[in-house]
Amino acid sequence: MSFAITLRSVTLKYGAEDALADVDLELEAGKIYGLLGRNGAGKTSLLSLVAAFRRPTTGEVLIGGEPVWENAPVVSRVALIREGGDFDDTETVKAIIESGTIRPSFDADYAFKLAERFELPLKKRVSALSRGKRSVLAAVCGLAARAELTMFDEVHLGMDAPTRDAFYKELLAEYMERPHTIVLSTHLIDEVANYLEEVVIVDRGRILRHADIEAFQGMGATLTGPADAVDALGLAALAEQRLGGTKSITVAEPLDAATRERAAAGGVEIGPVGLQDLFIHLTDPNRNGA
Ligand SMILES: Nc1ncnc2c1ncn2[C@@H]1O[C@H](COP(=O)(O)OP(=O)(O)OP(=O)(O)O)[C@@H](O)[C@H]1O
Repeated sequence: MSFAITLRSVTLKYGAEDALADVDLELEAGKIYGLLGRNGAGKTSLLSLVAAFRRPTTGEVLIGGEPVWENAPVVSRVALIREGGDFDDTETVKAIIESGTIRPSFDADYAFKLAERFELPLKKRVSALSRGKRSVLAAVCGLAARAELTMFDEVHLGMDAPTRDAFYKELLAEYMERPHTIVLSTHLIDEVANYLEEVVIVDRGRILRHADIEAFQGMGATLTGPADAVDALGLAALAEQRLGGTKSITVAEPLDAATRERAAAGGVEIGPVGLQDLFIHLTDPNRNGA
């Protein structure tokens, strides 16, 4: 079966509050998705519904066209890895990895190989792990789950930059070998942008944007060159940086041909917009029409 994700008119309430309100979303199987949103936007709530950790208040959550709630054959092939990993803290790393085999697709050999690569101390109890190593253990269990749909919810929090880099590369290698559906919920946007095919932005319980990464990058640009020439273009900058006589600005609008020509004539180079700058702009609560 396909592990496409469908949400139809989904609302999730916690008491009187809507964590998600009337959400419609279609994610095709076999792609790598980035799920972005500000704190409290509803990312964890959305992933919890897809993994059937929670039931929607109203609406439907489907995987491969089948309702996911109380659907063990589907849920057994879905992995949601949350920050901290939801482990029993009294267990050792080795015991946690071995307990992964409850899941039929879990590859313990691969998990132990990853544990060695990421220098996880097998004999230590989870309670004695540093925050970063605990995140690594969660990531290792997520990779080795060999699920058809794998969702990482801020799992990289606590990992240092080289470890995050190694994790992303391992995730990509695993995806290339065994294409499946991957959702990465993250605040480290620019860091993962190169790995994503599509991006979903959740904002205040709604889907604000869903598009492929090129479409996002085409929504703006970065212009770098002599400060006078950049200023002369008269563009509204979301962000700017200055180093000596050189200025770099980020804009959240596609550039027309005339602007591109003027930029080139003034020695201004045009590059893709940073996803993080665009995200900050799109989710700015003061922005009209956001
Ligand atoms: N168990 C809960 N009980 C009550 N309200 C909750 C619960 N879990 C989440 N919420 C509320 O639902 C909304 C969405 O929260 P959610 O955790 O899904 O956001 P998030 O995008 O994952 O945030 P973050 O980036 O801060 O982790 C927030 O307003 C949050 O306070």
